[in-house]
Amino acid sequence: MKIAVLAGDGIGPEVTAQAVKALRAISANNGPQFEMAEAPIGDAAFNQHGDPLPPSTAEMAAKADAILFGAAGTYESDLRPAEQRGGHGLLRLRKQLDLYANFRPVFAFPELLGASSLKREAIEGVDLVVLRELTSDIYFGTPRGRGVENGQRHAWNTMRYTEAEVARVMRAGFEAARKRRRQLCSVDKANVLETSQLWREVAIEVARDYPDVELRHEYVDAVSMHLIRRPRDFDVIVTGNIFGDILSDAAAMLTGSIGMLPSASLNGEGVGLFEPVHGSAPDIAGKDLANPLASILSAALLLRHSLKLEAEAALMEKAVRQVLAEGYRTGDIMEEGATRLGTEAMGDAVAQAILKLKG
Ligand SMILES: NC(=O)c1ccc[n+]([C@@H]2O[C@H](COP(=O)([O-])OP(=O)(O)OC[C@H]3O[C@@H](n4cnc5c(N)ncnc54)[C@H](O)[C@@H]3O)[C@@H](O)[C@H]2O)c1
Ligand SMILES: CC(C)[C@H](C(=O)O)[C@@H](O)C(=O)O
Ligand SMILES: [Mg+2]
Repeated sequence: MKIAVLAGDGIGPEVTAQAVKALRAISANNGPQFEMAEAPIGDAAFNQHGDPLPPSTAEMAAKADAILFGAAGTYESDLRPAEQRGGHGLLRLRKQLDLYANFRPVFAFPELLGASSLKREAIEGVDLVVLRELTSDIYFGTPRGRGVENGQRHAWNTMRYTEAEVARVMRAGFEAARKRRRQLCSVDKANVLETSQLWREVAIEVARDYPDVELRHEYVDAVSMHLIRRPRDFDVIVTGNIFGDILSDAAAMLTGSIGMLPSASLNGEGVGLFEPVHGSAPDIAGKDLANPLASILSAALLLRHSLKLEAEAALMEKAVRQVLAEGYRTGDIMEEGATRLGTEAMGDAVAQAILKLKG
């Protein structure tokens, strides 16, 4: 089983190294064996090869059984004109591999209720998934660009969806809801946007094939409030690329920290990409401060969805919960009475827990 490891920039390599450690612990003592090969992406690749997604990286990723991704980009490279930086390595990879369904599970670990800045009563029992469309929307719509008109700088992007693009991610949402609590909330801005009106029409059409799943529609601005006010009312949220990006970062706080949120980007056929929802966190990079649990939980999703190793995935998740139950915390989820660990030590603790659980 081949895993392409694309660690990227900032804390990407730090947290990915801990996920690799956890995978090695799964392999130990006659466990399943993984062939893990690293390749550059993001600023690291741009500085070395003049391209944030070198052809060799794209090819290796496409041929792998699964991709473990860290984080890409820095504040400096973010602002370089797209043509000067070769676009965004991660966005290009998602598009090339047609990874349209991005699952971002938001689970409030009972062990972490005291670490959240939100009240225990507000987040207890939260278990939802943000399913974000990942290969279309304003991220990829054309025309896009910048220019000067009447002496004024101006810039434009295009929000665009086809019915096929909406239908396939909606189906993925209904299928996911069927395996959960059978509630699907489609999130749009249909009071303003044509793309959202199409989104809602297609949601209603696809719903006819899933009479056992309850469909409701909510506006994205209201959902950003309801997610904080009544998060237990959500099971599966299906939404477009830009709305999903924003809502999932907000929802991360229901778990205690963005450092707890994993994700799986899938297309139902080929290779899947697994990455923490957070970015390269330049403010804490290189300081052994980053929480590696989002990356480790992403490796668990990789085992489950791409390699079909359910028992091993569940074991990795159990090891994470055990370490939390034993009171170990990184700084972002620290609480009174807990033991503070750095990135490496947290990775070691999870790897040890995996080995112990395997017996
Ligand atoms: N998937 C990706 O590759 C990805 C995702 C988001 C942002 N980015 C890029 O990362 C850079 C930084 O972006 P940003 O600051 O908006 O978002 P960020 O997620 O990198 O950081 C936001 C805040 O959360 C904290 N944080 C993030 N991950 C953490 C972790 N594992 N443990 C503890 N704290 C953590 C950071 O320290 C920071 O204070 C930018 O260049 C951005 O474009 C990349
Ligand atoms: C780094 C950036 C392009 C990316 C996105 O906007 O998709 C990130 O914020 C994410 O959530 O994966
Ligand atoms: Mg984001």
